[in-house]
Amino acid sequence: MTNATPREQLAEQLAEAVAEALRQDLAQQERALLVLSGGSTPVPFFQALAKQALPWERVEVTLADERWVSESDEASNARLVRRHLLQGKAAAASFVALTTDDETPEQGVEAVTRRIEALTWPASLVVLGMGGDGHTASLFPDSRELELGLTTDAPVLAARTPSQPQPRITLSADRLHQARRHVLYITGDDKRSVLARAMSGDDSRELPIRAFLSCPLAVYWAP
Ligand SMILES: O=C1O[C@H](COP(=O)(O)O)[C@@H](O)[C@H](O)[C@H]1O
Repeated sequence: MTNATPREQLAEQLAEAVAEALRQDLAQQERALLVLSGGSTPVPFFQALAKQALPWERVEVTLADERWVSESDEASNARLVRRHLLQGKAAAASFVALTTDDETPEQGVEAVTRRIEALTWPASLVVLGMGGDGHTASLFPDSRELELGLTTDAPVLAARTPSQPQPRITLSADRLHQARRHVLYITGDDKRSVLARAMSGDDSRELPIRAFLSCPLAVYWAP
């Protein structure tokens, strides 16, 4: 890749690694599940992954978490996936969103749980992101459901977080742990410092990313 920025190179490397993991699993099984995070970081990765040669019609894609907003909302992680990943040949993948028409995630969680349970577990790979507060998926340090999210064996839960404008829905730590491979995809010096802090302690209630450090977690970072 000529003249590519470090972030573009990182996105390309991650796309190749994710595609390789899916190919390996698809050589052994009919369908494979990929769990992705949203936010602002993954756009170049989604675009690079969309160009990978894969039997996309055998790939299932879902999200680690979602804001409880409609898919037309700028904040929707599903919107991000549809716009930047499910394009060209990758549009043949089956995408399972984490929202319903219900007013609240508490009302929608049962239906979303059924959809999630119908996917091909264990997932081939989970790509986690991380916020500056150490949250990952929608497991936020200030979430009233953090303890539940870290301990329940239910696959999905609704989460209310004072620091966030919208209610959330998230896969539980237990369900995310069940994937065969785990990646943390982050950029910038601030997030590298948060990760370093997470690695020097063990309280997941302070920095929820800690719950995944021993998955093991392959870290993809660029400045
Ligand atoms: O709220 C969220 O934030 C994290 C990190 O997002 P970023 O914008 O800092 O890249 C993301 O992993 C998560 O899926 C998303 O809902």
